[in-house]
Amino acid sequence: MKAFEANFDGLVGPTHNYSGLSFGNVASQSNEALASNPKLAALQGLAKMKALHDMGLVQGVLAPQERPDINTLRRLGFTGSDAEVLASAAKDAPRILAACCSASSMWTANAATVSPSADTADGKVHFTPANLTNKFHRSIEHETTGRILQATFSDKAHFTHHGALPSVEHFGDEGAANHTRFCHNYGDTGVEFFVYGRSAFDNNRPAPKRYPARHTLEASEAVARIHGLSANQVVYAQQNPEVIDQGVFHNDVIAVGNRNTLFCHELAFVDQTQVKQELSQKLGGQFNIIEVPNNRVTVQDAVTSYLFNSQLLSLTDGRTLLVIPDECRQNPAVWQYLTELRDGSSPIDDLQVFDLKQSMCNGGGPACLRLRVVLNDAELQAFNQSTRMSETLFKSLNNWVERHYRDRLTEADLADPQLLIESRTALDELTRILNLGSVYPFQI
Ligand SMILES: NCCC[C@H](NC(=O)CCC(=O)O)C(=O)O
Repeated sequence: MKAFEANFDGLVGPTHNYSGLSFGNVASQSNEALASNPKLAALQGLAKMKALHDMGLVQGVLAPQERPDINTLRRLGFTGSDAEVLASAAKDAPRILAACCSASSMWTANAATVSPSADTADGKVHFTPANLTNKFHRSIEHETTGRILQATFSDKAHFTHHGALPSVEHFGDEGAANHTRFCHNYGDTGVEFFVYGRSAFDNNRPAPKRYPARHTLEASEAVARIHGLSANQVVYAQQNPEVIDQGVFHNDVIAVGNRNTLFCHELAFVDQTQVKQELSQKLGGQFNIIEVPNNRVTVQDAVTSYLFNSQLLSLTDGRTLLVIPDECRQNPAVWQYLTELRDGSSPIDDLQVFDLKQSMCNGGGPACLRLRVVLNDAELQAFNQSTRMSETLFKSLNNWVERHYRDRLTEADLADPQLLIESRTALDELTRILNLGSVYPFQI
């Protein structure tokens, strides 16, 4: 059956800020305390979504989360009115308050793992929200993420939603940022490629020494079981621990794939030769690998430019486009390599640069901002059409951002009770624009 790859981008929430919350994510750590611009961040994200829509691709929007997360602060013992909760958290535990204010759900590559209906035993699209246990500020996303996904893909005849894996490090799951699906045509049964950072139950496996491996093999295996994937359609690979220690905190910082093409750094995986062979053998037919040598682009350049956090897109005219952040153009080694790829005989025909600096300063590039959902014709009709990007939705979301968002936010502003009111007012209106029903704790 004919199918399409839809990209569901996370709308940046009104509390987007730089709190240095992600140990092992170089950009997050180095931009701590920078003043953020939530309005600009949201508009930059919307501009990318609209550009992909204008190219004829299916583009969706996933709503952000309620922040500050007052419920979590209450679970941690802060009491009184909402304003009192914020004031006491700001005084006694400012880092916890910052974690409860992060707009990190914008990086929807970490929202869930999605398996298309062509791959699953019951022929439905399966969703498992990622538990994101390694970072406290992200571990509080998955319940609301699950509700937003259910409100976006609500038709039970087509979509199956699972709960997140147990929230412990053994099953640390970072979702689609560590998951790539290969196929020839989107409607074919594909090969699902799960990349993990370490094994939780086998201490003999290599593991990084400096920075955490957020995602475990056992989490990937559980998701493959839950989604009903067959063993001959799944490939597991371990991320090279040495690159995790250089700031490659998710696989999508060092590799990206689409259809029958893998674009990756030569140091991305443990036993890379074997990984490539297994992928190629399980996919069958032609498999293209663009493997970037370290002497052309170092791991450090890959981390600062986010070359691999790009979107590899099949356009309607059959050409392949690489969507990259502006940081790639500013890095001479990366830009030289990319222009050679474009101008040579590689599968990449064109490059498109986006200014996503607000997200990039927290370590989120074009690929972090999107969750890929392969949908066939019937599923395309069945998802919540109010979340599908269009001329009208683009205008109404831009207008909504202009009315509700601040253009400057620092850590000191997070305790402002007015910010909570602004955020809830905005999100309440958003659930009507996107026809989501009640998905936020303050609405339930
Ligand atoms: N896929 C990209 C995810 C980026 C995200 N950054 C953050 O959460 C930074 C937030 C801060 O530092 O304020 C992360 O590391 O999980």
